[in-house]
Amino acid sequence: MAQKETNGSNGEHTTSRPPPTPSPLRFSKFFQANLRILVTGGAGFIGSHLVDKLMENEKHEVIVADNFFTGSKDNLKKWIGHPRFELIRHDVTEPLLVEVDQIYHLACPASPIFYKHNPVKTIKTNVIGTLNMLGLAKRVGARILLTSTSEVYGDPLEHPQTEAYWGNVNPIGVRSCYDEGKRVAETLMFDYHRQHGIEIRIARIFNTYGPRMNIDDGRVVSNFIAQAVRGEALTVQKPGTQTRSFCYVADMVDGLIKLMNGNNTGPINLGNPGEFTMLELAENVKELINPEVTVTMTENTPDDPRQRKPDITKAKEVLGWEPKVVLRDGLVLMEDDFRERLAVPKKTKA
Ligand SMILES: NC(=O)c1ccc[n+]([C@@H]2O[C@H](COP(=O)([O-])OP(=O)(O)OC[C@H]3O[C@@H](n4cnc5c(N)ncnc54)[C@H](O)[C@@H]3O)[C@@H](O)[C@H]2O)c1
Ligand SMILES: O=C(O)[C@H]1O[C@H](OP(=O)(O)OP(=O)(O)OC[C@H]2O[C@@H](n3ccc(=O)[nH]c3=O)[C@H](O)[C@@H]2O)[C@H](O)[C@@H](O)[C@@H]1O
Repeated sequence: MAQKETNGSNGEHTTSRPPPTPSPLRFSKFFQANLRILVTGGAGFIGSHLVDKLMENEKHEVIVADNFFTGSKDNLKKWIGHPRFELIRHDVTEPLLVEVDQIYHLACPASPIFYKHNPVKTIKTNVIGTLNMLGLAKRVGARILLTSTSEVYGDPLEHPQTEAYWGNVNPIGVRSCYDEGKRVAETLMFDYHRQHGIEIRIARIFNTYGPRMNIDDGRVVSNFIAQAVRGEALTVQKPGTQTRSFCYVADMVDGLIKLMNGNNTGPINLGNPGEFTMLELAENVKELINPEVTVTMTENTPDDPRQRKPDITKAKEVLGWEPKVVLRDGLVLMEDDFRERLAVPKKTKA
């Protein structure tokens, strides 16, 4: 059997073994040509938008596995009962037996306040959960995509970050359960790829925002919008000069689907390179949503990255992908959803 070897240490791999054989059912003349897709963490913010997009294709059958730690059935209510959709309450730290062709592996709390809440569970989710999903991919011959994170770059010493940068991560800090957990998850993905020929895809997602984020999620965009809608002060954590680059969720979902269906293993940065300080973000939210609110400085948490901006050259070249929605447009789209859920209508001008 032909065995292609891989190159260096930053991805761009070809498989060293042929992938496992898919189910014999695929070769049966009675087999329906539908693509069965598992989305772990599909009841969460990005996951539920991904499910919406996948369900638009009538050839897709979508299974969501979620333990509802940060996600909710509400995010999927329009699909419950649909013949091509199935929702399973399942914790990915336990093995899962389903027959699927593709796995989008998103399950993991993403907001720092949630992932720090039970750090041991967070690292188990990243390590054991990813092992379980890789074991499943191996058994059924499915392609698997991991939603990794820009946090693998830690507090980056290179700016903007390319995929070739190995990062600057504190291995014993309060964020490590997430950062290091995702780094191990990436390692597991590549080891299964090299050792067992599993088809893998790794997305390194940079701060993504949009409708359906939990109102009290703790992440900066959802915090500021909820605060502006409620008429509360916007809480900028010190020093306020730290930067992030914010990607609208619809752009992110397009990137994830392109990555899954393309030929490159990744890792690939997916994010919007538009970079803002937290003070600039607060000013934008104030101006667009509620000019009457004040901005207040609050204490920050340890190891908060000082700057973050994706270099998306690779995503453009390999996937033909780049984000379309600019921050100010995305914030307004999100405002409508938050106003509805908080039951605070927009004031009409007299
Ligand atoms: N949103 C971002 O800015 C961002 C950035 C980088 C990476 N990511 C990654 O994208 C993925 C989705 O993030 P999100 O923003 O939608 O977060 P989210 O918290 O809204 O969604 C995570 C989902 O995973 C589920 N989950 C958590 N632990 C689980 C477990 N042990 N078993 C089964 N389900 C479990 C949650 O209930 C939730 O539905 C995560 O893997 C996250 O690390 C997100
Ligand atoms: O994109 C990523 O890779 C990661 O980004 C986020 O982590 P983080 O950037 O720390 O996100 P936030 O909690 O939204 O914080 C962003 C910045 O806003 C600040 N912040 C947060 C909340 C707030 O009310 N005010 C405020 O100024 C924080 O100090 C931080 O500097 C996500 O929550 C992670 O899941 C994700 O993996």
